Amino acid sequence: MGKDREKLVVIGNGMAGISAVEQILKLTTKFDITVIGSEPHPNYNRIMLSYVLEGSKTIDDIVLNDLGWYKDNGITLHMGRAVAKIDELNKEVITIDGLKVPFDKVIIATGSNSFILPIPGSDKEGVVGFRDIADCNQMLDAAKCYKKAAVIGGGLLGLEAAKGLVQLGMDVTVVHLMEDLMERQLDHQAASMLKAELERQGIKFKMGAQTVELLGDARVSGLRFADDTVLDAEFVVMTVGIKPNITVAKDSGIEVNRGIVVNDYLQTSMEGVYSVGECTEHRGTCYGLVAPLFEQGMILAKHISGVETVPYEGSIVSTKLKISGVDVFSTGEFIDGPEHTVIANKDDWKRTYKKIILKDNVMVGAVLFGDITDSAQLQKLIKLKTVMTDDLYASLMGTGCCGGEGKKGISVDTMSNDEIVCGCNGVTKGTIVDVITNQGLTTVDEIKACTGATRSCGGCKPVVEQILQYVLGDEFKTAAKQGICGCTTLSRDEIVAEIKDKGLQTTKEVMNVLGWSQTEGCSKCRPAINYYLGMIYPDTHEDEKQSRFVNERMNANIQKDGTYTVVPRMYGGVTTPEDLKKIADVSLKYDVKVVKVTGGQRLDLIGVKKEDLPKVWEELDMPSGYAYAKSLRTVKTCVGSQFCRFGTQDSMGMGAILERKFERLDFPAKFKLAVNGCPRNCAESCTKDIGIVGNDGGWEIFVGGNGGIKARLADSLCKVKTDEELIEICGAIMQFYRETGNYLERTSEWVERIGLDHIKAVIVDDIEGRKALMERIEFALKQVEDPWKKALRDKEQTGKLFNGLEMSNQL
Ligand SMILES: Cc1cc2nc3c(=O)[nH]c(=O)nc-3n(C[C@H](O)[C@H](O)[C@H](O)COP(=O)(O)OP(=O)(O)OC[C@H]3O[C@@H](n4cnc5c(N)ncnc54)[C@H](O)[C@@H]3O)c2cc1C
Ligand SMILES: NC(=O)c1ccc[n+]([C@@H]2O[C@H](COP(=O)([O-])OP(=O)(O)OC[C@H]3O[C@@H](n4cnc5c(N)ncnc54)[C@H](O)[C@@H]3O)[C@@H](O)[C@H]2O)c1
Ligand code: SF4
Ligand code: FES
Repeated sequence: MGKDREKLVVIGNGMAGISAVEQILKLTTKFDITVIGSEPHPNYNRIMLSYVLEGSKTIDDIVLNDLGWYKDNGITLHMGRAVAKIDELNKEVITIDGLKVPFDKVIIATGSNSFILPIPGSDKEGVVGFRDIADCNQMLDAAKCYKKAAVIGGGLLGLEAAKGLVQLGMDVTVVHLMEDLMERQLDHQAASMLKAELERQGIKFKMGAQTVELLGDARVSGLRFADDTVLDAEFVVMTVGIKPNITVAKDSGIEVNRGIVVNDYLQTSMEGVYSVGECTEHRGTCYGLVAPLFEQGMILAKHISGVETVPYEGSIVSTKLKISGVDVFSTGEFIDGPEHTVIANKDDWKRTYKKIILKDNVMVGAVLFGDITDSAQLQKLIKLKTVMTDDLYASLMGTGCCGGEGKKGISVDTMSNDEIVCGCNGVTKGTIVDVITNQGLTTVDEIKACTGATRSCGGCKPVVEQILQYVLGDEFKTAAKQGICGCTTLSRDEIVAEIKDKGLQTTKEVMNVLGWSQTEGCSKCRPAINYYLGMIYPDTHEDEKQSRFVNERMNANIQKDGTYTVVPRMYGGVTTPEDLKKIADVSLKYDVKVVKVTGGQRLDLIGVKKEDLPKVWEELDMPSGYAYAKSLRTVKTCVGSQFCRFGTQDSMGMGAILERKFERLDFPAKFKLAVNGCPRNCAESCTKDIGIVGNDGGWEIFVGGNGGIKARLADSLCKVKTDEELIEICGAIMQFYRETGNYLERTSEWVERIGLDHIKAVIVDDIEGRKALMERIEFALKQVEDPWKKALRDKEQTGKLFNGLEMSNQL
């Protein structure tokens, strides 16, 4: 030890303590540092324990500072040793086993402990918290011997633990006290979307349940609830929150409340003693996430090193659940009250939700589900207390049809160098700029390997990309590939190419051979792969029902009260008195709640009970209208030349021909047509995937229209003279879209992505190519069958499906 150097003792070898030390080492050499930590490990990234549990990382992968780092920086480390108290008088830190370490300054960074419910049985064997490597190892061991697990507490930690245990093959029920999951971060809407998604991933839930006792002898065997019901469980994980670890401070006479009380420079009530991280209470708040501890650590480091610093004024926290395929984000205020203005956008089809909360027109909070690309931008705007403007609204809500300029990224040039970009790993903008400039790094992956940024939740990736773009300018290429979901880095085109090259036949095979990080995939990739396989092998691919969403499995759309809708085909929007009578009879017999005329010119029988669905289909004896499917939905027609005095073409007749010919095929997304008898366009071709308009000399064909949230007018593709040409071009467009569209991508997005000129070149100019596309769609059409008829024939499977015995592991 250097004689004149001050002695700094850090109590706690966790993320907060060591990140403060890292900052101090950058600022000064004036300290001889000793770290005392009760865990028998060097400093590791606690947040990555979730990944260790689910199997994608090992303990070695998550070590942040190995023993060599302590040695290289002259730090004395006492691992596996707990501190008992700080002796202010003798200026010594004393460990439980009697070691006395002299100090001039102390940093307390003792973190938190899992909160274990004080109920009978909570001390039984098989009951653990989830906080450290020891807990994680217990969970990994339990999964080898036991099957049924209960996780008490549906917060961030509980859900990540539950997903990890499901990945390990356990049957997991999350027992949650409230009616909404993650009620401390999400509003009701996002919480219910989250629950539905996690159920698809195999987690079970018992909501609104208060556990009053853990049952069993020496080992836990179940949970008893306040209503006296019981749940069997051979293993219980308690994730009901955390308790700041204040014992050392309290026993040393330092002021404590819920946490160790500090001022704006992280100083405690004892002179020379600081506190940082989860054990700390600042202005009445104790934090439970890493971003605040990095912010605190930077200010503490400057203050203790004698470098001028701004005071710590608290942190605005944001959270992102680290479960693959579940994109959920929340920052700032998330429940709206009377004083708030709310901007919200929910898309049931894409299963996305975005809510921004304003107070006096200032952004104060946001919740995202399904698509969290805007998370970094929102986080920054909310931190800066940004005022909402028309332009910002258009940028954030993507209102392209109303003159918005599309989305804009966050402005990285205005960020200061010591602003934290990666909250999970405490990496600042300055560090990232430095490694790009001085080490020549050019990709996100290289920055990840070098600095750790993006290594954990991945929420900071868009900002890291923007910093790369900002520093490198034109040299920047997005070298980091965007996978179709969190389970893979492969793009849609790469997956399709690999399926063809390697002859892969099932979703399982695709995931195994192409190295999926999640063995079961997720709700994004499983239906997508099932679609691509069906498109590539129309004759041999065995459709995987469990990889389809509920509506497609049931061949009907589920409603919010749990009943279903039945929509039979009415080709070209034309029906007959006989069909109408059948619909009326069936509706009366099965107590249909409402018969609705749809926007697609057909009838929707709303409110059919699940168990009645097969009987309703049988008695209607009409083809399925595919109202639930990513398939050809409707062909809307106007009256046309059969009756209309302006009509130059038989739109009703052509609509019915097209609908009969191309029904039943799977598409990347739903697909709608319209046929008009003249340019007056009464059937609104401009908002359909294919819009057809009759004229004196034949037909004009439009593509890529959409009347939904992101409205888009269709583009004119070409004019044709004959009905045969029209049918061939329609078939070729559909097959080209089937073969090149990303799963869930509507034609409005597809046309913009691949370009109208390219579509013209393939469909209009290349006549041979068009014929080949038509042959392929004809072949695929030969393989399809009406799903209602098929379900009625397959009585055993249908019986199981409609009497509640559904397949497991479904979406
Ligand atoms: C599984 C899991 C996943 C998480 N995921 C995220 C996430 O995605 N994002 C996020 O922001 N946060 C996440 N967190 C929370 C995050 O890990 C914590 O906020 C962070 O680790 C707190 O750091 P800390 O240094 O204050 O406490 P800790 O990391 O707990 O470190 C405190 C250390 O002090 C030691 N100690 C305690 N008492 C003594 C004593 N008397 N003597 C010596 N040593 C002592 C402890 O053993 C411990 O090693 C997660 C937490 C867990 C458990
Ligand atoms: N991705 C992330 O950011 C992440 C991941 C894991 C952990 N963490 C952090 O780790 C800490 C611990 O996480 P946590 O989820 O335990 O804490 P939490 O406080 O966020 O959630 C605990 C949940 O348990 C529920 N609960 C409380 N008592 C209950 C009872 N008797 N029965 C059933 N449910 C009950 C609460 O309603 C709450 O939703 C938090 O600070 C969290 O932010 C963060
Ligand atoms: S689009 Fe033309 S043909 Fe069709 S109903 Fe309207 S006016 Fe008549
Ligand atoms: S913010 Fe989570 S990895 Fe960067």
